[in-house]
Amino acid sequence: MTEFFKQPLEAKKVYSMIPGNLQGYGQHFVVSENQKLDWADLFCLVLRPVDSRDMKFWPSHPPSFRNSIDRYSSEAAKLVSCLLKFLAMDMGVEPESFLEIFRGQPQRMRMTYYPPCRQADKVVGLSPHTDRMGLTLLLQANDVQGLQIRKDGKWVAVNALDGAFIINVGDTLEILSNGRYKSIEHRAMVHPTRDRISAAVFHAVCRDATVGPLPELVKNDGEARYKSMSYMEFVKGFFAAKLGGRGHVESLKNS
Ligand SMILES: O=C(O)CCC(=O)C(=O)O
Ligand SMILES: [Fe+2]
Repeated sequence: MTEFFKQPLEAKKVYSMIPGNLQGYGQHFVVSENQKLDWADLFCLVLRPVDSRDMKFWPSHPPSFRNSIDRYSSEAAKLVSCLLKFLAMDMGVEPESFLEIFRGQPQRMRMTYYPPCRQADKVVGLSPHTDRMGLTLLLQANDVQGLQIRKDGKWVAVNALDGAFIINVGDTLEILSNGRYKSIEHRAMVHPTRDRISAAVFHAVCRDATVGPLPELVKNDGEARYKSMSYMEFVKGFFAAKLGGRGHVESLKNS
């Protein structure tokens, strides 16, 4: 990953994002020529289901890249199904049927390279957002900190432990859990003299799933705190809303 980003721009541009496809090398949510861009380069890949991989975006350099990402993907998927099982037990729902919602373990990866910026306080590495999917495994690839979460309206720095994953709850999981778990708003800041690299692996529900509070939980809680919709409708709403922060998940709450 680090070696990929270190290459000259021309080598990376071979894998440039194509409009309408969120895979490849490029930048986050470029919606207008006048927009202030995040101080980061992204590289995104669809990893699972395995047959949905588009190998034209998978770099052939460094030579170990494809194999490393493939192994990383299957280990991440194993870890996440374990975590989902624990979450099901914690919520008191049937683990098997909960895992069924994540059938095939749809998985995407976003690698982010944040170059240093001498006026680091004037830029944002990755703008405030929540992760749209279920669970995110986030790894900070070097020892430069930069992740912040919004807690009680204030930005709090997260000091990642070396080599440990940060697990983020995304919008989908907040909704499925009927609000038991909260999708955390977060952003990334940049360092004045050092570069930073992170890798996020996002885990989504399967394409035919319903995004809505689990029926068992609605029964228990006596109310559905969020609207229910098909996963496709949910994704469309996310991109149409362009709300940023917790905007989209808040808009899906039942008042
Ligand atoms: O770089 C980070 O620490 C955050 C990355 C992130 O939030 C994301 O890729 O969604
Ligand atoms: Fe994120």
